[in-house]
Amino acid sequence: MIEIKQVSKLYEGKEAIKDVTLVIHEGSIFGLLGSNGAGKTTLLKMLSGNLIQDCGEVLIDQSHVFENREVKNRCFFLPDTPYFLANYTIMQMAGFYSHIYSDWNQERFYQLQEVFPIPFQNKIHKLSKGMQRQVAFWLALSTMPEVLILDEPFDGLDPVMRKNVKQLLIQDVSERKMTILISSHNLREIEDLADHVGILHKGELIIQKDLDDLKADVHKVQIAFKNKIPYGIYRGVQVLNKERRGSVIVCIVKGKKSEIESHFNQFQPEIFDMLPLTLEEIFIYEMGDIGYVIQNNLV
Ligand SMILES: Nc1ncnc2c1ncn2[C@@H]1O[C@H](COP(=O)(O)OP(=O)(O)OP(=O)(O)O)[C@@H](O)[C@H]1O
Repeated sequence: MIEIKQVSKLYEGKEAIKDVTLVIHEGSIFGLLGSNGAGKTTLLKMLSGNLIQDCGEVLIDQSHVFENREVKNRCFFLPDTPYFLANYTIMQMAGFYSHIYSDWNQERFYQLQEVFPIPFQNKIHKLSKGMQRQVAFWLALSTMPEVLILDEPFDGLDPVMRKNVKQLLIQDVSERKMTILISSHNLREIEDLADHVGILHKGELIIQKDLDDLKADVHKVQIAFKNKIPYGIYRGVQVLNKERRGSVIVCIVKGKKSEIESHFNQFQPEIFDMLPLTLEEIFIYEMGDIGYVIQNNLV
């Protein structure tokens, strides 16, 4: 289990992470979302034991993470720019990791070549960006980590390879209860994978929720009336956004489905529909709710 307890981190006196508390259970896939500069990479670096927090505790299975070799042996951090030793081939890099990670699985390393069809003897720095990303996943999964920390992991992978990698990740979570913390701006990928999500904004964790609960909490409502829009239809419900498309009003409403339904139905609309939102839409509206507004004239 990952526990981040009241953690803060300052860079040059400025708080990049502010009093963040978060628990991620074993076998869970936690998607970390946030605007640029929100503090996601900083949080991942602290969790992987590469950066020390200024306040609070970062624990994996109740052990402090920073510079703890035993804990780091069970975790793998794949940064947004994968790091390899200069001039190394894939096989040499595998040899290096096999000495560092006690659970390194050579058999799996060979098996995974079916998914990542790149010759072992290739020098990694001569591979394309996407192929280097494949090698990073190949090596990461061969270390058999208990905790996998991924920062923008799908950058550069083609759609087929994305699907293959996602399948491998899900397989490791279901078969051996690997825990994943994944940060990405690609919300569709997070939506496919994560069971829990958190939104960081200006260093603060403003939301952390089960993804299904989050989706159950925000709804898109389409509503139209025969005559004039009745007075007070928005009173008593939390409307995050509304716009008119011809005679139809489309609004994003926060709250319980049944309560929203009964609220609008009392005005006897001619058309009333409630549609599910994508994670991307939820993110945009939740961020709008706290003042991170989309400039309509820019999109
Ligand atoms: N080494 C550093 N020295 C000083 N400030 C830093 C350093 N690293 C990050 N910061 C600052 O900390 C804040 C959080 O940065 P971080 O890289 O964690 O954000 P992020 O959420 O990963 O952003 P992005 O989505 O753009 O990658 C930013 O304001 C950034 O400028």
